[in-house]
Amino acid sequence: MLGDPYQALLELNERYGEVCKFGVAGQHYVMLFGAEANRLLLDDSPKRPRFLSRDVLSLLIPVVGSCAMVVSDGHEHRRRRSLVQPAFAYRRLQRYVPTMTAEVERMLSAWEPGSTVDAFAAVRSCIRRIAIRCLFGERLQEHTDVIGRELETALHYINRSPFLRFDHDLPGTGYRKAVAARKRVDDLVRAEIDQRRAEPQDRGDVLEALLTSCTHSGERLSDLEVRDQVISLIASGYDSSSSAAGWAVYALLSRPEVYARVRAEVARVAGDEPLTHAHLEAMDYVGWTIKEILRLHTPGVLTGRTAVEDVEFAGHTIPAGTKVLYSQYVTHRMPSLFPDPLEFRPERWDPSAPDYREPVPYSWVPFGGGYRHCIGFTFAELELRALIAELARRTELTLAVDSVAPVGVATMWPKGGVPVTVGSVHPPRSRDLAAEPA
Ligand code: HEM
Repeated sequence: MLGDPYQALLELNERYGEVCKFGVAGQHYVMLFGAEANRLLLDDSPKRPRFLSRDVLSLLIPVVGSCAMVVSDGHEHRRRRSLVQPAFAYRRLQRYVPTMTAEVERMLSAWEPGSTVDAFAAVRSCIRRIAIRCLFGERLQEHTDVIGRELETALHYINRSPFLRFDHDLPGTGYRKAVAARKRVDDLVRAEIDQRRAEPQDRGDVLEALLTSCTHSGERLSDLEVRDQVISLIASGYDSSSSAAGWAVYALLSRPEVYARVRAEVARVAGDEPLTHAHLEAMDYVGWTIKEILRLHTPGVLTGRTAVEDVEFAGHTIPAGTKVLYSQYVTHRMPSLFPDPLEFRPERWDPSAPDYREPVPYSWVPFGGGYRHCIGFTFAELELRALIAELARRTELTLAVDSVAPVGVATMWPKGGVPVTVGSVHPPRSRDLAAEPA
């Protein structure tokens, strides 16, 4: 598990089937594999859950904060989720497309022909800027790089194997550095919240939506809760999405036949017009390509819950109190669910293809499922569509390495980045970049 966690997970499934138990460093886990296992853990009742999240996901707290939705359970989770949900309303998300494309254009304008750039590092900072601008509006932009640097320190800590962590606040530890980095972001966000409370006005961003959100019974998020939601949204919003974006560049450049179809579709749908939400929605093949990227390069490798009561599964009793894990990585590679699972074939998602098979429920779970499914999935998909479309129509790139391996347990990153050689970057003909705010 410590050496190659991905292979170890596949081998556990191959050797033990749907259920196995293992222990590492004094921790015991039950691992469940397959679509039915995912259904068991994800298709839970929000009012009377059989599985809780906080205990297993508490390793995220140094970054997301203890009030974040992802580490909340029960009534607190329901309340926080219903107060955050309006910030992700479909119509609101459409407004973010110009910010997304402007940031991709900004990234591309720095790529010199003939140079080699790490596309993963570049998309990571681009996606971080998108997340911060869409969440906070323009005012915190000057702090974008500071926020990014600090969160990056904290994210690197939590992306260590849980078995190699040492969560004690002692001098020189990674834990202390992560907590201190998070504290510096807290201070910036708290100052912004104070300022907004003092001068309320509709700025149209996610922070404003969180500050004004109110349930039917008049409940609101406290300032502490707003702060933790905002920081966890930035962290989730860019860590998983940028991992997917890095893999997207790799997947397209290593599969010329797929990339050629992507480029043809982007040219047909959008030509050289500024990308709109309608263009992005109309790109079916790009959408299937993203599904395939999220299947084979799913940013989340495994997720867990703690059973709150005895649960039966596949002839076994899982006792209350057990930490139970499921793996998106393994499910997405099961031949029974995805024929020729290691083949990257966007066409498998085309409902009009002759060999199309309706996906088995809970077989494709990059965004989780059930009442805790990813609240940012539409945002993430739009962002990936915008990135792929701009890369496809503006750049000539080649991979500078033969292959890229994965690394990381909380999020699967491309190890060593995605080095690409820049052939050319065409400036947008129909858009005046100078008009974009810095
Ligand atoms: C490709 C990109 C993304 C992937 C693969 C992804 C994946 C996931 C997964 C698997 C979960 C469920 C975790 C669980 O069941 O315990 C989740 C939850 C969550 N995600 Fe994402 N995510 C992505 C992008 C985003 C973005 C862009 C945002 C926000 C801007 C976001 C915010 C959240 C939040 C707040 C939760 C917690 C939901 C809850 O507990 O009710 N994610 N995400």
